[in-house]
Amino acid sequence: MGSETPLHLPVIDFSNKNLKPGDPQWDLTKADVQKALQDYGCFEASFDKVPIELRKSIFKALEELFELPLQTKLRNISKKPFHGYVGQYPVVPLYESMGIDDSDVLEKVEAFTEKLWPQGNNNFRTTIHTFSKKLSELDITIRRMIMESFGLVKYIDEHLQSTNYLLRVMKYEGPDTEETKLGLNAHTDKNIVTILYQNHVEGLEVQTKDKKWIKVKPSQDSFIVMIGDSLHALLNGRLHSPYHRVMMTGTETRYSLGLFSIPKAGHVVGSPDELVDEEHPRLFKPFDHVEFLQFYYTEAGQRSQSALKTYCGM
Ligand SMILES: O=C(O)CCC(=O)C(=O)O
Ligand SMILES: [Fe+2]
Repeated sequence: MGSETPLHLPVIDFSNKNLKPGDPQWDLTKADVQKALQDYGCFEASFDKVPIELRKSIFKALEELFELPLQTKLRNISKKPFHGYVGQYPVVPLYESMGIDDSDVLEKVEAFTEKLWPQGNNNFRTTIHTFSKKLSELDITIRRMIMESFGLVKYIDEHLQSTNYLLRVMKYEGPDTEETKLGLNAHTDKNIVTILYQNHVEGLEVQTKDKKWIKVKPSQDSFIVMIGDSLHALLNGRLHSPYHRVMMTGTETRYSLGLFSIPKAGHVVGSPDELVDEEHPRLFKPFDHVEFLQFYYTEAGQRSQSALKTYCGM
């Protein structure tokens, strides 16, 4: 005891590479992605497309956003659960977050910005949009690789068109004690793929299949890529969707962002027949993601160990 090497996530390099489907480098990276996602459901991606100036602008934009009066922040509403403002009350006092639907579409970011700053805020709009675009490129590369890995090339375009992006921006206050406090409850993501980015304050922990918590320590140009329950279902359980949580210590404020690829309402998430055979019986009934999310936020959904299994397990 005491001499165990700390657990860490696999690191996969997406920097300085002009990755193109069919190139040898693409295939090597694809194999690493598949292995990491089978083993951990998560990896750290080194990705150099967010230059230091953009990193600075992103975290400045987040500070500015969360400093707005509560009344203003409450204008961030959405029909979909957990897509709008979530306040510091009552469950997790350190946490506050907001959601920007379709953050890769300039007009949508513009509309979000105008709601909060009726006089306009070009800096905020451009920063959020540019950042989302860059991250969506990484998301698309990774999802292409995943679909290829499982022999689903013919479904790639249809799959990529079946989702929208949500950018969630998060603020976690330091608890100001030596103790570690819960910043965000342990959960699995419900979407397809999540890409997380954070300021210099750590706190994210990802659970391994044998229930050990890995403390994630990303660098300035690394992004945490994670599988959500919808992709787990789409691939008939081939990839793991890991539990994760945020634990906070100290006095510093943690800011993080997550780009979530999410199945569109009305799109049925179901595993193609190619992934179903005697060895891999169908695990989940096809479902609508928005309806699944609504179930997740009911009492029964919150109580179940796996909302996905309870909702549509076979
Ligand atoms: O803040 C983080 O790093 C994690 C956030 C998260 O897990 C989520 O929003 O689903
Ligand atoms: Fe999450």
